[in-house]
Amino acid sequence: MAQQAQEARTDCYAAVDIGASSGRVVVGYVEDGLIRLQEVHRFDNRQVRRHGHDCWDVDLLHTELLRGLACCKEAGFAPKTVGIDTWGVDFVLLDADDNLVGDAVAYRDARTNGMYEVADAIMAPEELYRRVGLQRQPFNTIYQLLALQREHPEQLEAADTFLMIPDYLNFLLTGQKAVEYTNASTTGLLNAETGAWDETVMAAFAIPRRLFPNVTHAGASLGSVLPEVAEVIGYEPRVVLPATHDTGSAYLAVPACEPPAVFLSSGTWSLLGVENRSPICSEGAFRANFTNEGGYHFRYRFLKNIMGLWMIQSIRRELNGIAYVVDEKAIRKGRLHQYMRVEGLGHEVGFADLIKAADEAEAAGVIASIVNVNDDRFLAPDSMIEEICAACEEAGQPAPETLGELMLCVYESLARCYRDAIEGLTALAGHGYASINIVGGGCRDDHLNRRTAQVCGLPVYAGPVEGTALGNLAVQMLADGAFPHLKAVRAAIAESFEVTKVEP
Ligand SMILES: C[C@H](O)[C@H](O)[C@@H](O)C(=O)CO
Repeated sequence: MAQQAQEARTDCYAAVDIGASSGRVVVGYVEDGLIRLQEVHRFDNRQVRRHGHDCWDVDLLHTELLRGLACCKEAGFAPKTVGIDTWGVDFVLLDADDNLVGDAVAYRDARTNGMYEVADAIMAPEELYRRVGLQRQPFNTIYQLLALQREHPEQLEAADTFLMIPDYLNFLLTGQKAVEYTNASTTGLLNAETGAWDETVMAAFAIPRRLFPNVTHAGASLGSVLPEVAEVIGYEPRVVLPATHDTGSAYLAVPACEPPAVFLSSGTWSLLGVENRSPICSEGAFRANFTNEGGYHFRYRFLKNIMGLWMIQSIRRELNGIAYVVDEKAIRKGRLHQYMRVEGLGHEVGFADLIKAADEAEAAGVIASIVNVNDDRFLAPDSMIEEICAACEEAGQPAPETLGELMLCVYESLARCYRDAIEGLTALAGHGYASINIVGGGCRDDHLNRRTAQVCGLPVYAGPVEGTALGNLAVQMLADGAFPHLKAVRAAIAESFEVTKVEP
């Protein structure tokens, strides 16, 4: 082992970044003050149907995690630390013998339908917001737990520990159980002011406090991986907690050009907001449905979830005949082939084809129909294409007839939703913003970047693409003393990666 480690580069760190649609393992190191990245593993993340629910395949995530860490060694790296981040809100339960209790149900599953009414009868939504400061979203962990209480009370009985997805993967690597703050802040159970579990909320909703380890903050170490893990991956890193909520990591990598800046983490979701030093749990923030998610080092991400590229990912999957949930939903053939036929695509549809179709429709002077992208109907429809067309017709607008019209509808609707959210931020902050900084895979979408700048009337700064992995690595580097403080590592990120300016 010692001989192999010396050959491999050790002054480096590994970020494991797993989103709803894909995961990656990225090695990062510092060279002449600049940050260098190398992606060593990438995999698709998908849902599986189990016991009547859409679930995450956590065994697949575990396998891909170990595979990815082993790929570091194969690529010549033996990272000294590893950090894991994933999407928010979802969790697993472990029994006293650390076995999984039930499934890792996915946040788009329908089990939370009707839970608003149940919750509101227990605590007024204004009161809940005043305490936890979380936007009202059907998939918030608190509503998932209410659904579980009703469907499988025996599982909560049998459970001994609640862990969020990154916490569970950390447990598989180290045997340590810790719930990290930024992701805990997506549950709807964490007091926005104290940053601790809100015992009043837990008692009111009969959610057993005993299941929840005290919250641990990003930067903490969980110690070295287990010997059997070191055996498999070929080296023995320590596991350090980054902002384990991917959006929390992404916000750390925002270069914040031309402040005051609006941050936009663009991927399956568009998370648009700002970074604050204290929570805003006012009546106005509640009415505007902004959320106060925990950030690194006592920061707050005051943002809004916007349906994001999920709509475009879904259209692409449908055009390629791919179901999002394995073994279950057949694609309804409704208007689908109409778009394929018209455009004669006849090959695996890529995001570039969708952008091209929108550009051509725009150039042809097409007037886009507009839908409310944040309507829950778009969370998990059987067919995104059908749902968009139905929403247009219900609003008395022409339903898209061509792929170009369909894409223009999605892009224009997203850009307008961004504009409305920024107007909401401006009203609550009492001042305007000078720019929009977009990070994540979605910042490569030139059509959306341009329309966002034009519709919002603000310059867009696009990049870095690997925002979440970079934010994850930033905390590991800070924990290791590679940078003195966040300002320094953010400056290094801005220095090290391309950021493109798009004028309005
Ligand atoms: C439910 C979403 O996953 C969550 O709100 C969002 O912040 C996220 O985690 C995006 O990856």
